Amino acid sequence: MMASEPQASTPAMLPDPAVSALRAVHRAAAELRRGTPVLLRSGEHSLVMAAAETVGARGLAEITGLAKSPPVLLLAPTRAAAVAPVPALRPVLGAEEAAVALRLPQALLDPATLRSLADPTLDRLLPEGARTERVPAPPLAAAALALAKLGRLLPAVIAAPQAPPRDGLPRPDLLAVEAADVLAYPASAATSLRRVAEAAVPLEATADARIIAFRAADGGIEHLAILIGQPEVVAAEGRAPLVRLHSECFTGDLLGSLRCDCGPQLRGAIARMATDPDGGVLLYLAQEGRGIGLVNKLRAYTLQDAGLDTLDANRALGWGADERNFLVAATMLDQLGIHRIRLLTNNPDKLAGLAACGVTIAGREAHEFAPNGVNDGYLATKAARFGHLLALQDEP
Ligand SMILES: Nc1nc2c(ncn2[C@@H]2O[C@H](COP(=O)(O)OP(=O)(O)OP(=O)(O)O)[C@@H](O)[C@H]2O)c(=O)[nH]1
Ligand SMILES: [Zn+2]
Repeated sequence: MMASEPQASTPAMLPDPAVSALRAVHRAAAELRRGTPVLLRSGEHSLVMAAAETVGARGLAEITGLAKSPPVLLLAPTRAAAVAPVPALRPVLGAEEAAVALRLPQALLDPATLRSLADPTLDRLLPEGARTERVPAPPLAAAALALAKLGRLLPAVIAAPQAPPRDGLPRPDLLAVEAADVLAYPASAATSLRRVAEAAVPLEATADARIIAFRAADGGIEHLAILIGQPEVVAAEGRAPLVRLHSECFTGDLLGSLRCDCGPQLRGAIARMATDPDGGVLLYLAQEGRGIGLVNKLRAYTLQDAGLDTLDANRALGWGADERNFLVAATMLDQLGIHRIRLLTNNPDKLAGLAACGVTIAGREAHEFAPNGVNDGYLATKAARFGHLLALQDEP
């Protein structure tokens, strides 16, 4: 059967300023990945910042040269608690905030030390007797960490308020980005997703399969919908097709890693849809590692090998337990004309997250595979701490 015509990419449907804002944030995140400082702005405030994980000596010198006061290290509170524990009986500065600021002695302001303060898998590199002091976080600290996370970098940033421009000196050649645009980015990028390509891709489990690629206006990585049969027609006829939200897992999907259950879940979902008379849609979402990215997932694995579970490992890195954005999946379903679904999942957050984005959940089908001897603890944590509805798991 001929696939229907792919629709043209239509980011122009967003107003120009919204597209420009998305692209500015995407470029700023790319600068941080390269170790280049950027300027974060909001009204009268501007913060010169770089990611602790990537900044080099030149970037640090650039920040110091533009700073009004000595740069501070901004960390997620969970990571700050490990780096600079708050002594008992002392008021906790910034404990309720999204970012904690640490002042470092000048001798510790070097790229290797910043990396080891940012990354709990490098703790061994901390210099003997290193001392850090908690100080009030500067304005825009939360947006600074959010920008690092958008770059899939550790939420650890070296930053300082920018000094007022001095007469006669050239303005710094730094990319500037609005803090509000950074905070709005996940939702704006998700709602800007548009279909860009479509092809029939016969699969082992069924020849009747198509892939539709969706791209956001920022030019970032694409998300994919794998359609088995004609689920759009099923939806148009008033029935609720099977849908699976599958977050990309390089290790499990491609390599058959035993640490998780992603490989069996991916192939199992396609096999299940192939046997359903109404087919189904598998959304293959570029949200590796529950949204923290492959590099951070590998770090989380290192921490898990040292005794943390999958949830605490994310938090020790400064990330949330699950950083996925359900608006991505909801927008894709909307563009496919599918608004009522039967969801293949054990994860109650996926049901609630999609419902909050306007998708009607007509039913849930369990999607559980037996532990393999390696992922037993991982699955037990999903049941005990994420509330997953797993029948094959004994309560620990
Ligand atoms: N951060 C982190 N991510 C992991 C870990 N193990 C697997 N993942 C990621 O978790 C995601 C898998 O989640 P999903 O298959 O969508 O499933 P789920 O949230 O467990 O819910 P179900 O729908 O019930 O399967 C993939 O992106 C994996 O890369 C881990 O230890 N740490
Ligand atoms: Zn996996």
